[in-house]
Amino acid sequence: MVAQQQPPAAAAAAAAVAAPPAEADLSSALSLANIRQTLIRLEDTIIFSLIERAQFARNEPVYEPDAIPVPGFRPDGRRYSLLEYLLRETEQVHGRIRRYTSPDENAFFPEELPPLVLPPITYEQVLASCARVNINSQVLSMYLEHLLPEIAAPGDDHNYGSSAMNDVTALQALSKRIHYGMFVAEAKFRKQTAEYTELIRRRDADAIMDLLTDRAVELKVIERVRLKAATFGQDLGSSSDGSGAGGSSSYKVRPEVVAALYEQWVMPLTKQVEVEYLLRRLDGESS
Ligand SMILES: C=C(O[C@@H]1C=C(C(=O)O)C=C[C@H]1O)C(=O)O
Repeated sequence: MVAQQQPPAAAAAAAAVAAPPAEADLSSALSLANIRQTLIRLEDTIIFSLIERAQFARNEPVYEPDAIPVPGFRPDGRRYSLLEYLLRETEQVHGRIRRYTSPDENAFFPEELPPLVLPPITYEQVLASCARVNINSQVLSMYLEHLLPEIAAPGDDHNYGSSAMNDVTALQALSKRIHYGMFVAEAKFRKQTAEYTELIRRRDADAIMDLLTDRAVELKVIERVRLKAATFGQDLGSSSDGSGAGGSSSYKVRPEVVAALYEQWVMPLTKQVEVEYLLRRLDGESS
């Protein structure tokens, strides 16, 4: 990530590093309102990536080990699937240009990241390093088992490369959104430190989940992504004269599918990241 292109939270943190020696001011980086604005922006990226993937059929061979002769083998001796191969190779290239040194980026294969070719950027420690969470294995499983079947029609149109490229874009956007839960959790911890500290000491994950849940915000998210999917994904060529006027609307991705995906998967995984981050938040601190 280049300094001037950093996301708000990371940008504010980097700016804090460049700030004069006074106590780094992270207030904007950890403002819940600023973080929520980033989540809203990520909705656009996610929805457009799903619309792009929906152009192509399910293309099952993309996801089957050994189906396509890519270089690289799993521990069981089978070749990677095309998707796994492309995801790994993408992370190698992006890793070299320090993508995963940014606190808001989390690799699917962090143990495989290569040496940098660019000098690392020093970020102010916005998040507690002892509490970092990576649930990308769950993000990948959710995508393949629940999300992809809802947005890609059954069949094989042989657009394997395009399908895999769009899968990688969607997976990276979903991962970023879900792991932003760490910034949300840190902001909530700093806002209600005593309440969260007591629940963390009690290891009460359910009570932590209750305290961090804001159902009113969730309902706004669900309605907003439904509207965005209906707006971004409406097939204006669906009417007889191609004007999009009148006629029944058709969508590249059904809005209710996107709304359901957020409610059933994206937001629960985000909250799982929040809870797991908070449960580790006090690790290493004297009780
Ligand atoms: C992200 C937040 O935490 C929770 C998760 C939400 C989500 O995934 O969209 C929304 C509200 C909260 O239940 C938040 O409070 O904004």
